[in-house]
Amino acid sequence: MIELRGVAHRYPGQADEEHTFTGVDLEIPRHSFVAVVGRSGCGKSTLLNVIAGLDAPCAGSVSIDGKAVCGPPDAVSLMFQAPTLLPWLPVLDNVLFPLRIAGADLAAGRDRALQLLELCGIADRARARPQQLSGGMQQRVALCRALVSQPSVLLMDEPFGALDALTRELMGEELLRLRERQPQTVLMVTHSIEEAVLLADRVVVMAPDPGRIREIIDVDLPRPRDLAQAQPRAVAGALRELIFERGGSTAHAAGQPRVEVAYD
Ligand SMILES: Nc1ncnc2c1ncn2[C@@H]1O[C@H](COP(=O)(O)OP(=O)(O)OP(=O)(O)O)[C@@H](O)[C@H]1O
Repeated sequence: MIELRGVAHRYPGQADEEHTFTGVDLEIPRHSFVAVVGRSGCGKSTLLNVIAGLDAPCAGSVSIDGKAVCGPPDAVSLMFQAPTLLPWLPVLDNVLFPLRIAGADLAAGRDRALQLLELCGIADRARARPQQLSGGMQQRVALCRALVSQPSVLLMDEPFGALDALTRELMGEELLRLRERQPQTVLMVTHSIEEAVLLADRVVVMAPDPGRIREIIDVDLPRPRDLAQAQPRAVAGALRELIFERGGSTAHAAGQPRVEVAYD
């Protein structure tokens, strides 16, 4: 479980009373899929970086499976909007790169990497260079690379944000399929309310000025979900209201879901 207690963050140059976000209490249960949404600048990416140990909070505590985060933890993989593949390496070697850096067993990793590429439908591109692939294919490679070390936590910052709508939807479905084989805890920052509703078990809504958690919504709906259906649409509508602050609610403080969506 990922646990945040009273977490606040300030960038250098911000005054003492200013914060990127403040008072963040959050519990992310093991193997759950949590999406973070909110208006631009409310601190979503910074929050993800703090959980990843890439940035330090100015107050509060962050722990993963009971261990305080004070640097990038081993069991965590990251994925960003840009695939950031190494152009001089073939696809398979890009996927294997984290294992090579960690000095891990490459023979076993190779089988796993090929299996992941197979599951993502790009095994036939294992020998290609990244620049020979489409944007969607490159992001699939980045997803395989993020999963090859079998992380228990996957932190994703707008991972499919640069893709066209159709590819984005397919990538989401692929991610859910991969998780059935290899379950991990996922925290995904997304600008897409629809993506959050289709993928997540729980959605954290952040608000700006100062950044804070406004609400947490549990999405207790079976998968696959379809936004043409009433229940997912109701959740998307509730999220939209919260993001644009039409509900008149204040900061969330308990770290647990508070909003119940009426599904019928
Ligand atoms: N390196 C930095 N130094 C100073 N301020 C920063 C830095 N990075 C981000 N900020 C500020 O911190 C705030 C939160 O930024 P962050 O990128 O976390 O927000 P976000 O919710 O992810 O935004 P977006 O949805 O636009 O990606 C913004 O006001 C931003 O200008």
